[in-house]
Amino acid sequence: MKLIGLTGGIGMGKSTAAASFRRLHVPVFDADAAVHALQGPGGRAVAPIAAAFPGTVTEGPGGRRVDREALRRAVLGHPEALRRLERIVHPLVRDAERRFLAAARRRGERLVVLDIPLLFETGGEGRCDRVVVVTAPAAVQRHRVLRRPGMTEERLRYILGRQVPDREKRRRADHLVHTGLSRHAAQRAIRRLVREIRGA
Ligand SMILES: CC(C)(COP(=O)(O)OP(=O)(O)OC[C@H]1O[C@@H](n2cnc3c(N)ncnc32)[C@H](O)[C@@H]1O)[C@@H](O)C(=O)NCCC(=O)NCCS
Ligand SMILES: Nc1ncnc2c1ncn2[C@@H]1O[C@H](COP(=O)(O)OP(=O)(O)OP(=O)(O)O)[C@@H](O)[C@H]1O
Repeated sequence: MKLIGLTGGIGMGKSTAAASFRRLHVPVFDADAAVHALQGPGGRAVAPIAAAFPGTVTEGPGGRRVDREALRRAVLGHPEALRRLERIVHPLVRDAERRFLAAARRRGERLVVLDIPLLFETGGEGRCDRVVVVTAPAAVQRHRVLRRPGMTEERLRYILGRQVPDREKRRRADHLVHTGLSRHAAQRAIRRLVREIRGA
């Protein structure tokens, strides 16, 4: 089974690219969704986060869950706190990924995608056969991200400062998908890539 790592900086178009792979019937492991599930009601990260960051867990309909806004406030601008959060969350995400891969192998899949925003930051590229980086001009990225509710210049600067820079991601990529042009061009590039890998 071949593994494609899909990554890119904030707002570069990862989720949109992941949707294109799914349309081509390639199963996608979504690391962000795994984090949400782990922090949601009944999630395995809830108890350790409650212990490490008091006041960031609330009682909800389905049980105790992480209040992500409170957690963001607790870690934003505090690198040591963010590292502590990552030490809790990342191993659990790896676990979820292993289960996804095992299930895909059992089904006899030939190709899967790992959609991981922090693929390079966590050394994940080593377990991928190919790495796809989604990219767009910095001005397009800024424009996309700043129109999201609750996003500020300061938050964006901070997040970008914690991510491997786009130009380095591009340098380390096996394939680039440009998302600053049109949706169609990006979708076509992904279709070509899947055909090539399936044929190989
Ligand atoms: C800090 C948290 C609670 C903030 O949640 P919130 O819903 O406000 O933001 P969201 O998760 O959508 O992140 C916004 C952007 O920040 C970036 N980002 C998130 N965590 C990190 C990180 N540890 N390092 C660098 N960038 C990050 C993401 O690329 C994303 O584009 C949340 O991001 C979190 O739990 N992060 C720790 C887990 C992690 O490392 N996730 C990254 C994806 S695996
Ligand atoms: N190929 C494309 N052409 C035009 N617009 C695009 C393209 N891909 C993505 N976009 C737009 O860019 C924005 C960000 O896309 P998306 O949510 O896929 O990014 P992301 O990398 O998953 O973001 P994050 O890192 O914050 O999770 C969205 O508004 C989306 O509609």
